[in-house]
Amino acid sequence: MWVASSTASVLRPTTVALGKFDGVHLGHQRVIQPILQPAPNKAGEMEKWGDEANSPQKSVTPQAQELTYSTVVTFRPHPQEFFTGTPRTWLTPLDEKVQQLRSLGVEQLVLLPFDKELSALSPEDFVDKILVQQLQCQRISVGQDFCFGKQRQGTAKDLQLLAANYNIPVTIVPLQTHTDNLSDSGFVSLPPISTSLIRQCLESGDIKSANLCLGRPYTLFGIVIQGQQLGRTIGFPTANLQIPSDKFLPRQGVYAVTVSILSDIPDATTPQLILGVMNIGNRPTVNGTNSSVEVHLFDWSGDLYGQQLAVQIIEFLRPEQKFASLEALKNQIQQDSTIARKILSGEC
Ligand SMILES: Cc1cc2nc3c(=O)[nH]c(=O)nc-3n(C[C@H](O)[C@H](O)[C@H](O)COP(=O)(O)O)c2cc1C
Ligand SMILES: Nc1ncnc2c1ncn2[C@@H]1O[C@H](COP(=O)(O)OP(=O)(O)O)[C@@H](O)[C@H]1O
Repeated sequence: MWVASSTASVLRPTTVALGKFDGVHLGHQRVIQPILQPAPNKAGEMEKWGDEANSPQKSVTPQAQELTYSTVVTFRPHPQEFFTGTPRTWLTPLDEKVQQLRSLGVEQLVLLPFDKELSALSPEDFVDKILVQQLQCQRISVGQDFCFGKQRQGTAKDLQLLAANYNIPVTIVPLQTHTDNLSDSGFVSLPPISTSLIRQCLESGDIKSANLCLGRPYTLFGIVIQGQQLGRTIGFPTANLQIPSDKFLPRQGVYAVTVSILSDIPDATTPQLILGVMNIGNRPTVNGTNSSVEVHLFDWSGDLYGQQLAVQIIEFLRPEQKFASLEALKNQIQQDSTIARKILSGEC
């Protein structure tokens, strides 16, 4: 997939899905669906992303006039970050977003630099200057709640009307609601799927709902670094993960997880899933000072330092606690592991 961080390096013409797409959740996937084309991948040569210095445009010109690049258009920085000046965390930081979009079959991601100039464009100018002139857009898809242009004045309907002046059809995708039997009391309907709903679910430890909305388990990626080397002394070695600082972390506490060791696995191979338990927290029992993310893998031994792990979060087990002794902590981790094994093997 080709990633363009300025309109100068965009591959055109395009069919465009517009939005922020943080999480690439089931609702986002519905918005992206209409721009995907059944045609074979024109962009086979540009698998590696980001190297705009070696623009691939010359070598991958669409073969026929009607061929377009399926393109997700989003903003960098996040508009909220631009206006508040406060860095934000993401459900899917850029490299995860690229990976998710690529797996959906999207050919190009355009990161429109969100600056004073772009934020001041009227809806009319956004359509004319960005979508028509710069992206040579042939078709557009947006979610029903999409807003654009100066002070978010333009609605999805406005986009449809403005784009019609250029004969560009706009699909407005209704907000998706996830209805499922999430509680013992029967069927519960959740509000429409959204990035903020998923963040709330993760913040409260409601991993099942977050994962249902995402259409996949919420996953943390990180490199294994050294900890205090105490884990091995209580029979529970834990791989401590260095997580990118812009990744949104769920509630502190203990979780049932499945883990893949990503390093050294050829791209096309599906990595083996190893069951385990994870703790996110400050480790008050050992007077920890900083927040850490650590996983213990069941029935596994070896050296993980420097390896990249993907940790899929399956269920919240309990909040972190301060124990009176390492022995008490060890007993609790034993119980956590028994419950996690049952959950992960589908026994409960
Ligand atoms: C499943 C699990 C549950 C944990 N629960 C707690 C806890 O409730 N309180 C706590 O202080 N530390 C908890 N920890 C973190 C341990 O304190 C930590 O793994 C141990 O001190 C070893 O750290 P090290 O990897 O730096 O050697 C937990 C770790 C795991 C794997
Ligand atoms: N089953 C396992 N789960 C997690 N890490 C393991 C396991 N077996 C061996 N290890 C290794 O042990 C290290 C964790 O041991 P630990 O004593 O907790 O040290 P640290 O404090 O440096 O994390 C991991 O980084 C990994 O290299």
